[in-house]
Amino acid sequence: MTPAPVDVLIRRIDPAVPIPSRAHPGDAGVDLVTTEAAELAPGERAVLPTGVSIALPDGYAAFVHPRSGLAARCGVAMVNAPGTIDAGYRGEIKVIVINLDPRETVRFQPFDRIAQLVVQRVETVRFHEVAELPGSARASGGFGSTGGHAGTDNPYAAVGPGGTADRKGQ
Ligand SMILES: O=c1ccn([C@H]2C[C@H](O)[C@@H](COP(=O)(O)OP(=O)(O)OP(=O)(O)O)O2)c(=O)[nH]1
Ligand SMILES: [Mg+2]
Repeated sequence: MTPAPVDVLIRRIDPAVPIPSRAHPGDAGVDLVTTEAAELAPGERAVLPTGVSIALPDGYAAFVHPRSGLAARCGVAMVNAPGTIDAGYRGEIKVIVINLDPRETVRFQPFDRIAQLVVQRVETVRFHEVAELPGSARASGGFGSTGGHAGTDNPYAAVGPGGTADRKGQ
């Protein structure tokens, strides 16, 4: 059964901006547009206005994610991906884009779709300080401790805490 939609209030700062809507049932995000034209040289970034502000219910946040098509076709990324929109934020949603293409300038026209907004429930936490944390299988292993990542000579190499490579599973 499809869960009931969450009601989110939206204010259009620019009345020409479409109300964000899902392209397909089941899509996680709704696209956001830029209301300003922009031209980004390779390596350049810009903070683009989207023409909308929202009021999320308590217990929710919205996350501004990049659009994969823009990334694949033009090398456009978001500097702070995903951008976090707090439930209490009433300002205009902005998107911090960067042109990661090494050669081509990217041009945005007003109302080009530049990012997507995903609304999610978020937990409120209380932190309880302890001297020792409970044990776990992973313990402190991180940053490639399971090995097999790209860019290493040996795909089974794992970098240990001392910076030395050791072999997983041997
Ligand atoms: O991509 C983004 C990220 C954030 N925001 C807005 C909504 C968010 O609620 C607010 C603050 O964002 P964040 O907490 O990430 O930034 P900060 O640098 O920690 O600012 P602050 O000190 O205001 O929390 O800025 C955007 O419009 N776009
Ligand atoms: Mg903050």
